[in-house]
Amino acid sequence: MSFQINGKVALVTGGAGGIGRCIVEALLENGIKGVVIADINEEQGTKVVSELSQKFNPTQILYQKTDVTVVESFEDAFKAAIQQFQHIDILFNNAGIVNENEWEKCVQVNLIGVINGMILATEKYLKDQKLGEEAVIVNTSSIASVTPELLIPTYNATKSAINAITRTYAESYYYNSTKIKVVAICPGVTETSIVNLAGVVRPGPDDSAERTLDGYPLQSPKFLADQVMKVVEKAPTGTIWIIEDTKPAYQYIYNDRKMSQYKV
Ligand SMILES: NC(=O)C1=CN([C@@H]2O[C@H](COP(=O)(O)OP(=O)(O)OC[C@H]3O[C@@H](n4cnc5c(N)ncnc54)[C@H](O)[C@@H]3O)[C@@H](O)[C@H]2O)C=CC1
Ligand SMILES: CCCCCC(=O)/C=C/C=C\C=C\C=C\[C@@H](O)[C@@H](O)CCCC(=O)O
Repeated sequence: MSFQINGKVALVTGGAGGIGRCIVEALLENGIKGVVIADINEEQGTKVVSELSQKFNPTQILYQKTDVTVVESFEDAFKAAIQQFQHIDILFNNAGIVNENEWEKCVQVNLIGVINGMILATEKYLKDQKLGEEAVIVNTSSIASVTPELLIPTYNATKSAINAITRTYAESYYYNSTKIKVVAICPGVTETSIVNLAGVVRPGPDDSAERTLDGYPLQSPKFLADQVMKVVEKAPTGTIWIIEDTKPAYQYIYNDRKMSQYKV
């Protein structure tokens, strides 16, 4: 069954940044009724609303200053969505940072922020305040969740954990009562401010690790967001989608552990 974006309401965390902003714009192009940009950066959030208001109906776009690490602040974003647009159907748990030198902050934003969103959505807001039969959660993971990148171990760990939480909440035990489809996207390196790595990676034990992202294919956040719309509409619950190198999204398949051959 395909999910219809048209006429629905979405909340995008980190919606003022590179990927989040492009997701907001793609949603508006796909007929979303209303979208809440839930981002900690007020200056950028206000600017994005003003820019998108040149192209789309301003009444469809709301900025709500939000810190995803603070559950009350995150909940206020859901409340703002209901107050302005009457229902809430899609959550993009997208806010994330790279910061290996303040790694606790990386865990706070990338993991605790996503857990806050999952609990608020599955226990209350998307569960009870959706318009149609089904709601959708899209968690922004990374290719680093399945291929560990050197010098960003904590980031890799938070993104692997996002895949785990996605697969858990997709289980029929949850779905049967929530009717929320839960999926994750794993972008490859995408042209946003996050790939400016100065000062946020660990030094590493020596200089043999690649020190630049030059070897990685770079894709635009607009291309990524257009692929994400297809994932929202078509992907089955519990699936994980890699989107890299400006190629169509493809599903990452986890092995069944019982198929493993090697013994100690
Ligand atoms: N750009 C890339 O190459 C890739 C990015 N990602 C993931 O995509 C997501 C979006 O990142 P980008 O757009 O690339 O970065 P970005 O830095 O352009 O945008 C991130 C946004 O999150 C917001 N934010 C940060 N902390 C927050 C908090 N506590 N509460 C609410 N908002 C907060 C920022 O203000 C910013 O607007 C992240 O989860 C990132 O890990 C995943 C794979 C590749
Ligand atoms: C290569 C990462 C793919 C995952 C994309 C993602 O989610 C976000 C990436 C943001 C930064 C990733 C950086 C990884 C870098 C290391 O592998 C390292 O080699 C780069 C070191 C750069 C430096 O020392 O300045």
